[in-house]
Amino acid sequence: MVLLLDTVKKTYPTSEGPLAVLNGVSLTLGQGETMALTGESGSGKSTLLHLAGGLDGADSGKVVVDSQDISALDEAGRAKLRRRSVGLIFQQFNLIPSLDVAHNLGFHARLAGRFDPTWQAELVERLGLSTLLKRYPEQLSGGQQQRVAIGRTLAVRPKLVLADEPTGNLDEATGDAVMELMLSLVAATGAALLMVTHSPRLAALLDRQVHLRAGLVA
Ligand SMILES: Nc1ncnc2c1ncn2[C@@H]1O[C@H](COP(=O)(O)OP(=O)(O)OP(=O)(O)O)[C@@H](O)[C@H]1O
Repeated sequence: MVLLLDTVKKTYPTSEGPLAVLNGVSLTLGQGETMALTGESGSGKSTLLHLAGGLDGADSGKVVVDSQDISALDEAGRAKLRRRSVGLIFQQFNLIPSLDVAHNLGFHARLAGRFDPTWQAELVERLGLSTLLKRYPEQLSGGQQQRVAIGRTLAVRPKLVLADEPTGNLDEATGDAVMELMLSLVAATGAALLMVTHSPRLAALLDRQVHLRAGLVA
């Protein structure tokens, strides 16, 4: 099991009082499995993704990633787990502006002690980035930036990839091409993928679909 959420609850304090966002969410994701997470705006999709990635802690319930119980880890332990086992892909790409494409691609793998030049070269090839390696993020289109971000994430060979609307800032044709590349590379590494999307069409490309409503998944 790569990801397990068991009766996870999360409430935010707000000026109008506590806001219960997740009311006991349970789900599991095995190696190589892909799951789409849909739900209305504000239903808690990003919150769930943050908890699954150890970026935030649950109020109660259990979150297990790559066989490690996140709630039992301190911040240093969570950071280590995130570096090695979890890859995050966001709508906004989040590349490092001062680094060229080649260095952006290898950045997380180097931090995790996982840099593998052969795998990096294969990623460059499969993502069609070979002529762009010396460019900086501001010199790239959105689709090119997201291909770099996907390569940077998969260079680490994470067990779990969490993607929050990864094609949300791209036009449909570019987004479809990026999605196809992401799914084929995720499959090549055997990672599990949990992807937030508003699009039923994109959700249908994944193995399983869950919908978040009233703080619960169905
Ligand atoms: N740090 C926070 N403090 C207080 N409330 C928060 C915080 N983060 C999120 N919320 C609230 O929790 C609810 C769920 O937010 P979340 O971002 O998880 O939803 P979402 O389903 O990802 O939404 P969207 O599709 O619009 O991105 C929203 O009502 C939001 O306003």
